[in-house]
Amino acid sequence: MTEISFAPRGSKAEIEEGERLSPKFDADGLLTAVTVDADDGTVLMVAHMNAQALALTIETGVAHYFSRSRGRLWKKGEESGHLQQLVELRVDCDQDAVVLRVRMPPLGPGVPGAACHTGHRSCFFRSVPLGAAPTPELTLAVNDDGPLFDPAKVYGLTKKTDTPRF
Ligand SMILES: N=c1c2ncn([C@@H]3O[C@H](COP(=O)(O)OP(=O)(O)OP(=O)(O)O)[C@@H](O)[C@H]3O)c2ncn1[C@@H]1O[C@H](COP(=O)(O)O)[C@@H](O)[C@H]1O
Ligand SMILES: [Mg+2]
Ligand SMILES: [Zn+2]
Repeated sequence: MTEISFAPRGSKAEIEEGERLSPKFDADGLLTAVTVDADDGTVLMVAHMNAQALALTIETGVAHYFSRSRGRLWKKGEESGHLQQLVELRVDCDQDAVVLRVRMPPLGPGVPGAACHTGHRSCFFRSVPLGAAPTPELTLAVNDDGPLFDPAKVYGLTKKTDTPRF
């Protein structure tokens, strides 16, 4: 890949309302990436990108992230085949976060693609009950129909599995 270069961070007005991409990476060289389904807006996952991941995502139109735990570039789907094709890439006002609007290949007839390594379509498959102060006994509610694939089959048997639906 050619050398990565973005526009320099200019004035507040230029960054917030101008036409230049001047991403702001944090002290670890990362920005926040929110990935949503391009068709229905479902929030699929939140991850991080370094300059290389952002540049590769822009250049190839396929989502790349930076894995903090593995300390390396991560092309989503590199192991599972669950790639994310970009439909649109948006940057927020101060350019320290991006939204990826993506399409994922369906896992089967009538089965959408899944973005989460647990097998769920979205990482955000549990909701927190509102209206009472949280306690250690607070119980999360599952808000989808269960995993769409078996992580043990896709990622190998050492990974966490859930109750599969297949
Ligand atoms: N596939 C995923 C994956 N898909 C979605 N996510 C979500 O992406 C976010 C990753 O951000 P984090 O900052 O928590 O984690 P990280 O430390 O940067 O990344 P990991 O090293 O944990 O992968 C979390 O919210 C995850 O739930 C995934 N996080 C990790 N993986 C791992 O990535 C590897 C390759 O998987 P594929 O990309 O599907 O081939 C496998 O080992 C997977 O277990
Ligand atoms: Mg992690
Ligand atoms: Zn997840």
